[in-house]
Amino acid sequence: MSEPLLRVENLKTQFFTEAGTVRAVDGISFTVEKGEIVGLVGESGAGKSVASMSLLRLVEDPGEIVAGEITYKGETIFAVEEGPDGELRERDDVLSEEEIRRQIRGNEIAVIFQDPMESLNPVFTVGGQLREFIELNRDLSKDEAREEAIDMLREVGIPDPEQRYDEYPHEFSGGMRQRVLIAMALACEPSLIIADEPTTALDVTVEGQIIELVRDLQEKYGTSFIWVTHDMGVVAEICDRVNVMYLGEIVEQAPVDELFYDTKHPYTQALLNSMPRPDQTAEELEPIEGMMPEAISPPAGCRFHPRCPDAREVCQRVHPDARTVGQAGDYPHRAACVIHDTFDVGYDESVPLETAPQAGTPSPDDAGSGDVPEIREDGGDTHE
Ligand SMILES: Nc1ncnc2c1ncn2[C@@H]1O[C@H](COP(=O)(O)OP(=O)(O)OP(=O)(O)O)[C@@H](O)[C@H]1O
Ligand code: NI
Repeated sequence: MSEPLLRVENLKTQFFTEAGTVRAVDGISFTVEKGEIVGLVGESGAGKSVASMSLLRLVEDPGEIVAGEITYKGETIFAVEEGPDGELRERDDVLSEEEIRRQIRGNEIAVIFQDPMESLNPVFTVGGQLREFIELNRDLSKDEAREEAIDMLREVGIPDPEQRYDEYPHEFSGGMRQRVLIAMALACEPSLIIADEPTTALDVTVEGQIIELVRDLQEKYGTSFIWVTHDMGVVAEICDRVNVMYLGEIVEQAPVDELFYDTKHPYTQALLNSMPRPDQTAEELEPIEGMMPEAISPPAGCRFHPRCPDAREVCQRVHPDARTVGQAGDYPHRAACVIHDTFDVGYDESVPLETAPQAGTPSPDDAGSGDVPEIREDGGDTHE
């Protein structure tokens, strides 16, 4: 395969707070090909937004990208190397702040956030803001930019764009405002749009409409997307390939159908089980046990083990990096779980941990560490 549009390798972003170092993004690797919609999915606090912002080098204080490499169209957005004194330093080919601002942000990689009101100024008309943005970024006259702005509003499905051009953001519904942001993101014809939970605040019907719009636009313009969401339903609707994040790591990575039908990580499975489905009643939903711990003190071993129904003693000790556990067309299916044979760390022989106590059975306070449960060799436990 040729070089992907975006390549992220072993990216680490940390926040240096008084309480300690928050390992918000802790060594993630993924690619985005031209014209693809790639999902970043996981619960709140997984590191999805920090990862997204890192791609544009927009990490806020006290955060910093501390390791890894980000390349976009052959340009280096971030990279470090070891200097002569053994210290890590920025590599020479890294784009300057000025270059990132002028060439990359908005023009090449645009962002759409969850809350359009944060991106739209309430005191200016919607059309005026879009026009000004186009004027500034595309070297068009005021009149040309106005025409273009109206065209863009029409393109994203705003009815009567000439009239709505002169309205203020508060006169638009949430869905319509999100359409305006999509128009703004598309205005500079970027190759990549990062959409951070753009439909989360919308009701399901409007969400569906926005997703349909994005799919149409994506087909028409061939724009690539990174789609950030906690919702597996949205992932199923829109993504080509998916990265499942847990506590700063990508625990599973696969094309979308493969991820759904041949799930390789218990966390992904838990996310899928907790997803409402039309054939289920509310009682049949299985919310994921427990809460995701703080990224400041992640559990030892596999970070998901305290909540994992398949956890065994070995999971407390071995921290699995994602490995190839299958193949889906051109792409490897990667998972970070020692349940798979490639890890060969003695999962099968290891003692199961009681992480999810059954109703009715008394739950020991310190499940799994005090009383050593009996070893059960249930050979059929291959998890496929
Ligand atoms: N400015 C900051 N200072 C300190 N810690 C931060 C800061 N921003 C984010 N974090 C921490 O980084 C981790 C990842 O946060 P992030 O916002 O990327 O999660 P997320 O997956 O986008 O969650 P959500 O679905 O809630 O948006 C969290 O533990 C968060 O508390
Ligand atoms: Ni977020």
